[in-house]
Order: sequence, then C-alpha cells, then structure tokens
Amino acid sequence: MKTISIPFSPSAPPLSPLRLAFYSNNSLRFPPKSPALRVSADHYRIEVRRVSYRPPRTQHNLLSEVSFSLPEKSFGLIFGRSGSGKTTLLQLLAGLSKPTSGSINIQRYGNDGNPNGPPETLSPERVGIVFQFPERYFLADTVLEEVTFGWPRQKADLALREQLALKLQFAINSVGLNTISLEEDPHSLSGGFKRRLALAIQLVQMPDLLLLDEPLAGLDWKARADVVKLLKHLKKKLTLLVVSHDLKELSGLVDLSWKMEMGGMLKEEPLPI
Ligand SMILES: Nc1ncnc2c1ncn2[C@@H]1O[C@H](COP(=O)(O)OP(=O)(O)OP(=O)(O)O)[C@@H](O)[C@H]1O
Repeated sequence: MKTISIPFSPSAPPLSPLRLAFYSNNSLRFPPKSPALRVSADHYRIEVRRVSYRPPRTQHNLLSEVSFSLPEKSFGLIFGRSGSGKTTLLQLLAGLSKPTSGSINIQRYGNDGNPNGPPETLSPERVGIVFQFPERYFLADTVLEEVTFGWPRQKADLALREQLALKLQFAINSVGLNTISLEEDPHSLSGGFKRRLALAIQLVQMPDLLLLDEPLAGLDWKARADVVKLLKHLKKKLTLLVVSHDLKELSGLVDLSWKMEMGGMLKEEPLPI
C-alpha cells in the first residue's frame, strides 16, 4: 500500500512526499482502489439547449442556438474552422462566460430511461477544462505542488485530509503520473508528461465533465500517441468533450461528433476522414 503525506500547516516545509513521510501525524494511507466518481447512480447526460452567446457590447452572436447532448462516459469531438466558435463554447460549458440565452444542464436518468427529476444547471465545480498549451500556465516547482495548488494549507480535519488524499490518488493514477517522482519540476517533464500533469490538475477536482481544447497541439508523434492512449483510458472514468483539428488520431475514441460552422452553429456530423 502506497503512503503519501500532505502538509496542511502554513509552517510546513515545501510539499515533498519523501520528506513528509516522516510526518506521521499527517500521513494518509491510500486504499488500493480509486474512489468512485461523484455521479455514479443510474446515468446522466450533459444537455445543451439552444445556447447563444454574444459578448457584452458587441453586435454579433459568436454562438447561435447551439444544442447537443453528451451521454455520461462518452467522448464527444467538436471540429470546424478556426474562428468558428469552438473555444467559446468550451468556455461557456466551463462557466467562464454565461450564455446570452439557452441552458446548459446535467440530467440524470433512471434505468428505465426516464429523467430522474428535473435537470440541474451544470455548475463550474463539476467541469474541468484544459486549455491549449496548458504547460504554459504551470506555476509550481514540483508536480505535487502543481496538482495540489489551491488546497488548504491550514490544519485540516482527518475527514478532509482523507478526501483530498483520495482525490490526489485518483488524479495521479488516472494519468499515470505514479511512474515519476512527484518532486520533479513540471517544466523539466517531457511534452507528453506535461499534458498528463495538466490533466491531473483538473482530475483532482473529480469533475463530471472534462473539456479539452486541442489536446494534441504542439506535441511530437510519440507524445501525441501517448496522450491518445491516455484519453482512451480516461474515457472509461468520465465524460470528455474535445475540440480538435486532429480528427484522424482521435477518431478511434469518438462516440459523437459535431461540426461548428462559421457563425457558431453546431450540427452533428460524422468525422470527415
Ligand atoms: N470576447 C470576444 N469578443 C469578441 N469576439 C470574440 C471574443 N472572443 C472570441 N471572439 C471571436 O469569436 C470567434 C470565435 O472564436 P473561438 O476562439 O471560439 O474560435 P475557435 O473555433 O475556437 O478557433 P480556433 O480553432 O482558432 O481556436 C473569433 O472570430 C474570435 O475572434
């Protein structure tokens, strides 16, 4: 059983699993299995209905009546010309901007296929987003600090420490970062491992929906193959919506695809490959 320690005291030394192993009071034992995702009963769909978006003080809609539905644990791909509005849609789904009209919901369904109550607004806490070239935004000196950035540094009770440790374990294991030292400098990692880290930073929040903007951009062929393999693995654990021009490489993973037309109109369409 792997043991890792997380410091919560402001006077704690820099985060380092090796050094902190000596802090027995703060040690947490990881159980062998990852925790279940938050939404596990029955199944759910992300449902986007007639979403339009016009930035404040502008005359034109960037998105026009966008509607689509994405089932739990599926892989959706949005493609389309540069400037058509793909990134804008991801930003709305992540809660970074608000739709001018329309709704973005999560709807649970029972085993009989009928809705389990009314739809709930998809809150930003349930969504992770990995922007293009995420490694440009790394801030910390170690992989562990980068993944746990923003966590409480004050003393936390045991229940919270356990919860955080489980989330950390889930994120690290899900992206295969358990094969390297968590003390590595994020900037010294290979291209593929930097992308793994960027995914782990989002997964530690245990989102229901993970949004990826051009996840293969700027990587060499080996790292691209590595990330495709990783996304295939992640698809078993959560719902993925990806914007990409790399249709051929991702085609084996795609369950549903849509083309964004210029003017921000989305239509379901098979991949043109
Ligand atoms: N806040 C804003 N105000 C006005 N126009 C904007 C704003 N944000 C984006 N745009 C414009 O909206 C259009 C859609 O941009 P968006 O980045 O969503 O396109 P995209 O399909 O993701 O393009 P790419 O494939 O190049 O990333 C572009 O013409 C962009 O210049």
